[in-house]
Amino acid sequence: MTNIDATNTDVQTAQPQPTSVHARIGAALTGAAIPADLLDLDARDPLAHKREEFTLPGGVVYLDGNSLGALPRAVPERLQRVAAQEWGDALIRSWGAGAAEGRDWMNLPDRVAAKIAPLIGALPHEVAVTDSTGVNTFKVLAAALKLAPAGRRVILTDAENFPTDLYIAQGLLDLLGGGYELRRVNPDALGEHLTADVAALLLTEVDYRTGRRLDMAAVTAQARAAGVLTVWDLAHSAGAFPVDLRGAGADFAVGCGYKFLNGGPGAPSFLFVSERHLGAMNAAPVAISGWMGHADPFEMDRAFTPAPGARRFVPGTPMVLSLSALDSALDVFEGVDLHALRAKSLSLTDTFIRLMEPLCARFPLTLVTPQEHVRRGSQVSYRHPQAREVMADLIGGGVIGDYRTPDILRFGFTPLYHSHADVARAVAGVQAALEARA
Ligand SMILES: Cc1ncc(COP(=O)(O)O)c(C=O)c1O
Ligand SMILES: Nc1ccccc1C(=O)C[C@H](N)C(=O)O
Repeated sequence: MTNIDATNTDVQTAQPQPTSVHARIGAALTGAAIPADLLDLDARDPLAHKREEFTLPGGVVYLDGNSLGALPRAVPERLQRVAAQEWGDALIRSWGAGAAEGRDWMNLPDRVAAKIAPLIGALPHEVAVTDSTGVNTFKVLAAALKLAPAGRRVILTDAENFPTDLYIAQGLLDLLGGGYELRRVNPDALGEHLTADVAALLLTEVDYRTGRRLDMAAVTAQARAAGVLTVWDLAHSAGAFPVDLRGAGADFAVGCGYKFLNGGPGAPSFLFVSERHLGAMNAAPVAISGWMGHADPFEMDRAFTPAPGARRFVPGTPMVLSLSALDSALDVFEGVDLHALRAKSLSLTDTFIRLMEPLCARFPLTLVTPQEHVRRGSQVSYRHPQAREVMADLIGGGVIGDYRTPDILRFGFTPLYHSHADVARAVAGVQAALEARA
């Protein structure tokens, strides 16, 4: 139920009189008094049992599932089976063996896509799982530009978007040459920028630094009314709260497999293409068309015929090991009510913000995450002039969050494995870190 209970006593016994900053933080975590109202919230938490489905180290509160999700307990066994049996024993036969029972490697990307689809409000054939998020961003942006009328050659994006989104978009436009432009604007003032030369709008729903969430439905409607195709980066959304791409009328999306989907380091990314575009896209191959996205790869046809759905975006041989880990990790979401997930995420971040308030009064901490629920993802961030050093202290002491340039302390909350008691412990750790530094 909590991250650190059973195994953190060594910190206390070894350091009865904390002497270093790390030990002081560790002792604060272990000794934190958990307020009764938080214990009560945890006792009534409908997702509390999910914590048992993860392996987390003792002595830490892990607040970085928005960078690398924790390890689901079932994954190592699955990887062992894939390596020893499917690879070691069955060898090449595994590509096709067990197709009827859904165990063949060839269709593994599609089975994983079908598990991600309900988390993002998509149909299974609208989702593909392959490559990195950046590469998928390239492919869907290229598809969007191909669908847009010839006069529309601008990709509009958030000036402060995650760097890879900016780099990838610029790289694609450089390749296309004359007349194409990446226009970086403030996403809170989009209206004036949705002009007749804009082909696509590339936005990240939840900002990686501030945790600010955009109104996907409203922005998508605004873009559609202006004839602009939308490409949503769901890196910090998928698996953190329900996403409704179809409900919003989104055109394309991408997202990471290793953050809130817990697929492990380097897990394949997903992409979404609305089924209303699949027909129009049949006429031309996607930008990176490989044989695994062909309608019939082993026909070895010299001409490319796209697979019927989003599978056409899987260019090459499926990454079986990492796909298997992600496939197993996604089983954690079975039976999870995504609205309960969102409610718990908000309760955790609300609690964190409330418990941090006295520290904001005492130390140079400034909350940068919106307080308004509809504008918040599943993380809380503060500015601090020594954010880099403070986070290094925190990580050393067992509160694992992130430092982000230039001055951001970032704390990610994963409602599947965090409790409100974890929140109280984390704040006790932050308090110890700031007091030690002061
Ligand atoms: C918003 C966002 N987009 C894209 C990425 C990068 O994804 P990848 O490294 O899989 O290309 C990240 C994090 O790494 C991210 O936070
Ligand atoms: N893929 C990584 C590899 C190494 C270290 C961090 C990452 C992240 O994902 C960072 C994340 N995008 C972030 O918003 O901070």
